[in-house]
Amino acid sequence: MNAQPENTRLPKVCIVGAGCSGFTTAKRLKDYGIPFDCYEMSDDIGGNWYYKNPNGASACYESLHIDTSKWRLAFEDFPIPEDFPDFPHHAQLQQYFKDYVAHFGLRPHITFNTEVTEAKRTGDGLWAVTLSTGETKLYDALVVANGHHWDPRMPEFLGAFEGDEMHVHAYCDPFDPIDMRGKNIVVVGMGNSAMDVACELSQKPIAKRLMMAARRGVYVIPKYHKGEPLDKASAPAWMPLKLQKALGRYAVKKIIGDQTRLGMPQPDHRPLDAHPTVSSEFAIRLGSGDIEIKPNIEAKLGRQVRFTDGSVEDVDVIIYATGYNVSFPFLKDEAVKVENNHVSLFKRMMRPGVPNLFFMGLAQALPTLVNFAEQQSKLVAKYLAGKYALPSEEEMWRMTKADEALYTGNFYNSARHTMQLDFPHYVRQLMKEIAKGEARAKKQGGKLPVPARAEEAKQKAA
Ligand SMILES: NC(=O)C1=CN([C@@H]2O[C@H](COP(=O)(O)OP(=O)(O)OC[C@H]3O[C@@H](n4cnc5c(N)ncnc54)[C@H](OP(=O)(O)O)[C@@H]3O)[C@@H](O)[C@H]2O)C=CC1
Repeated sequence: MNAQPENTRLPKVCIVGAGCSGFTTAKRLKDYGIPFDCYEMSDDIGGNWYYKNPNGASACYESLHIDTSKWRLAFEDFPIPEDFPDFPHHAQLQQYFKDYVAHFGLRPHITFNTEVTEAKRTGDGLWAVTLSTGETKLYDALVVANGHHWDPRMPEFLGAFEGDEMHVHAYCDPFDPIDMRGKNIVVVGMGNSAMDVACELSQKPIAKRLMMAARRGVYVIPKYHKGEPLDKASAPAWMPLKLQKALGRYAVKKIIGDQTRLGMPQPDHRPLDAHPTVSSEFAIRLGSGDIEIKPNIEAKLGRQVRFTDGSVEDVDVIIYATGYNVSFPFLKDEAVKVENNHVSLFKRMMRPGVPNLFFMGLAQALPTLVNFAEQQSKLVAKYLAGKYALPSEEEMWRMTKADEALYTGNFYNSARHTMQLDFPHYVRQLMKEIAKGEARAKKQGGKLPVPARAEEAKQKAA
């Protein structure tokens, strides 16, 4: 679709954040001629994928390669460079993002070095958005795209530690922010951050000892199978999710075999009942004796750590790869509360009863988040342009609960499993919902669900 000229009859939108969820939404709004401003607290786009992002929110480390293959993360309307490797480095992804933003002329719409410090609804339902410049601006709709891998979740263990402690969010490389050479290191967690960092630091020239504290075993899935990226072999989206998972479980078990031989505790769940941990290197490091698996930390004892099996080890550094909190520090709205790292949202975007607020990329979409909001934004743009009408509030809640049960129901209880979803299945359902909503909108004569009032209100106030 070619970008339409801005249509001032359409609502004016504020987008918070210019990471991949923010700028793909921006592109979609531009296609529909929907006026918008995008605010980014950093000096450039890219969010999490901008290494050493001066906004302090990126969790990127120097050696980070995405664990989703390039075929699965490519934008629908902007091809990924053919010469990219299967699993691009963060710098390549960031370049791909910059090329996308340049190609679609989005940069002039983004105000850099400007943080949204507060967003609240006015008495008449507009959004009053306050910026770090001190200015407050009125918008008809708000798009929250601030990401959810930036606010480190720190576990609490008994006792005190006298060595170095850090969340993996601060990790850059084996020498920054801490020189890890010759150190006894404990990495807490069994997710993808823990795998990448433990494999890197466990190499003989770096750590003296590398222990991973696992409160449960996980299935570590390799990136490749039979010479091809494993994620290329996904089930078709039309297949019922239950059947997809059953086949996936069988495949995972067959491909990875018995990891307990290498020292991994037997997982207390089935394959695919946890957010997938992906690493081809882990089995080598574990099998080579470079990584030792411990149970969880029980207590910190000065320069030692006691684990739940009673073993006590000398430790210099603890790295917490324990995940992230979902938070929107700027959003002041009674209707949206994060409880247990979770917010229920229609199609993981809208709070029923709040017609002009959208959360983009607020999901653990499998296999990736990179091109997820590009799909979600199809509903948002059509809705704001009056071409899609929502179902009733009651129906929105019913669908939301059904989706949550479908997508997260099989995942074990953990703060990291509150918003899992299967990307291809979700998109197929989303397109069906958009088609239904288009029919509803036609019946309603294309009435704008979010009228353009902000500009007029601004002029009145001036
Ligand atoms: N290469 C890549 O593309 C990478 C992608 N990522 C992605 O970034 C996101 C965040 O990943 P990550 O940073 O690994 O975080 P996750 O939330 O995925 O994993 C956190 C890990 O810490 C464990 N944990 C949490 N609290 C405690 C505790 N109190 N004691 C012991 N263990 C605890 C969790 O265990 P439990 O399961 O029991 O809750 C889990 O193993 C994911 O979507 C991931 O896929 C991350 C790194 C690299």
